[in-house]
Amino acid sequence: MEDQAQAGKRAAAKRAVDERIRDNQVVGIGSGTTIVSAVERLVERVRDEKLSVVCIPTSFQARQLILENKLPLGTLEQYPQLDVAIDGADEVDAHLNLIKGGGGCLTQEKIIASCAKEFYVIADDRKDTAKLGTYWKKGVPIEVVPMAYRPVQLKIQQQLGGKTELRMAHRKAGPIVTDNGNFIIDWMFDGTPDWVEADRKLHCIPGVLETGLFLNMAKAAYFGTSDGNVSVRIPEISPS
Ligand SMILES: O=C[C@H](O)[C@H](O)[C@H](O)COP(=O)(O)O
Repeated sequence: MEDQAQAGKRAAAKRAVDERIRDNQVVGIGSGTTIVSAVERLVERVRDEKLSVVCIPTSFQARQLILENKLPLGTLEQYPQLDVAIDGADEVDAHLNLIKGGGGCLTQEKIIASCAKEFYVIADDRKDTAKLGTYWKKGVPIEVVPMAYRPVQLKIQQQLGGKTELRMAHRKAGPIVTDNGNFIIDWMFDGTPDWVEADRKLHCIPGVLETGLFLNMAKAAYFGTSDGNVSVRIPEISPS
């Protein structure tokens, strides 16, 4: 029997691909497990509707997925402006702020999302929370230049509080290494930070390449439930 979360991911992915991808578009393909279902659906539409698309990957995994499924592959050099990007997330709050990077991919994902006219998130409904950190307990992933990881950890703790951990690899000695040759620090924040301010402070620390906070980027989020229903949310207006 299909895992419940998997059924939710699949339903969200199908609806987003059906509603948001159109003929002759340049499409950003995210990373992780949920995007696999989106690519499967895109393959069906390309086959059945003769849809013509070019896919721009956000990671090594996404590139492999595009190639294995024989979808047209492009680069940002060829297509610096994308029509649409679709990606998963580790958690989504009421304003559609996201934590991403649980699978070690975040910098290329953020670049691709920032180059797309429309960015959509797909997730199973467990990830739909009022406040970041409710469901996702592994902190905010931050990609850092390897030689700076220790001072960056100290500065995050001094300036933003909480705890940090250098993410270690499984089946490889030492830390994980990203697609860009960097390390990942996971920041276990205290309470509910002002995310815009926290992200600004993190970016000001030399050695920080990018954060897994995707703020004010998503145009809508698709949440799938285990019984195949999908709810679509647009961002709530933040209180001023
Ligand atoms: O690093 C990984 C990416 O940011 C993923 O999009 C995110 O972790 C969600 O992954 P999944 O779809 O596997 O839950």
